[in-house]
Amino acid sequence: MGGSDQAITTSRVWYPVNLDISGRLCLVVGGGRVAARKISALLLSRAVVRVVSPESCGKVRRLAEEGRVELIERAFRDDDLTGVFLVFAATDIPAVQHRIAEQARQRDVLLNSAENPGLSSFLVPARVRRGDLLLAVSTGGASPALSALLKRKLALQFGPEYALLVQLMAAVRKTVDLGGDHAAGNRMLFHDLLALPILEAIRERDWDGLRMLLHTVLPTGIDGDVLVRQLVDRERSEQ
Ligand SMILES: C[C@@]1(CC(=O)O)c2cc3[nH]c(cc4nc(cc5[nH]c(cc(n2)[C@H]1CCC(=O)O)[C@@](C)(CC(=O)O)[C@@H]5CCC(=O)O)C(CC(=O)O)=C4CCC(=O)O)c(CCC(=O)O)c3CC(=O)O
Ligand SMILES: NC(=O)C1=CN([C@@H]2O[C@H](COP(=O)(O)OP(=O)(O)OC[C@H]3O[C@@H](n4cnc5c(N)ncnc54)[C@H](O)[C@@H]3O)[C@@H](O)[C@H]2O)C=CC1
Repeated sequence: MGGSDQAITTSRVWYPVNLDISGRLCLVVGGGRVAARKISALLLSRAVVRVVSPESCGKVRRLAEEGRVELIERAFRDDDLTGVFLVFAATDIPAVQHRIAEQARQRDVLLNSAENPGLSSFLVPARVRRGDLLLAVSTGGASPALSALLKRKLALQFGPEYALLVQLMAAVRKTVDLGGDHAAGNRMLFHDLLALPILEAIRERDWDGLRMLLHTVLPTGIDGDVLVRQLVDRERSEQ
């Protein structure tokens, strides 16, 4: 947390990515409150989670009892990094954090260091999820509290209707020919669709209104009624 580390992080230009970590081994070192938050997010993305920590909070112990994470109850050892895709250093001991960072660098394992963004090769943004829509906020480590505040604002602004909007757009996209000669026409179609008050119709559950809106822009050959029925079915199945 020293001043020089802060200066390093704010001068870095972080490159954002969405990682597929399903089935990948992710190591979390430490078993406290911060580790528990990182573990929950890893499990949501279906990672294989291994925790190394001599002591752990109730939440981490419960996840281990349920078989959702593997818990190794001892201090970190260098060879814990063998075969690891991502490592999260979430101990409260700076010397251990530095040791993990040094070993991760030697082995080219990507590292998130909870107490020192200067050591991290990646940071975890604050997230809002609406189905396949992911809104992520980062301050490059400058102010996690600000990221969390902006996330709460975004969550109010972008409600659950966006999950259905993304689903609808994806369904239209699946029915058109992508690429090649069609690219320009498709771009126009998607823009035309998004210019319509579709969100309002979804928010009000006005399915007839939505059908009519779709008919105004969808080319013949794409059945708007079928798309709306899929949307309603999915919404009902999720209730
Ligand atoms: C660099 C980074 C590394 C990383 O963890 O990836 C990091 C580092 C540190 N966090 C600290 C503190 C807090 N972090 C939170 C919360 C979150 N922290 C998250 C990410 C990040 N935190 C990365 C940069 C993100 C960015 O770029 O903006 C979020 C967004 C994502 C997540 O963890 O899932 C999650 C939002 C949860 C949500 O969605 O609501 C809270 C609030 C709370 O706990 O309620 C506090 C207390 C308030 C405060 O201090 O601001 C400290 C000081 C520790 C100390 O003082 O001892 C450090 C170390 C340092 O800065 O040196
Ligand atoms: N990145 C973030 O979002 C945040 C980071 N922090 C920082 O993250 C760190 C962890 O915070 P908390 O979870 O609240 O701490 P905590 O004290 O609850 O947990 C620390 C954990 O580290 C484990 N540990 C200690 N030595 C170890 C070793 N040699 N090998 C493996 N595990 C070891 C302990 O058993 C304990 O489970 C702190 O440095 C804190 O300042 C705090 C808040 C948010």
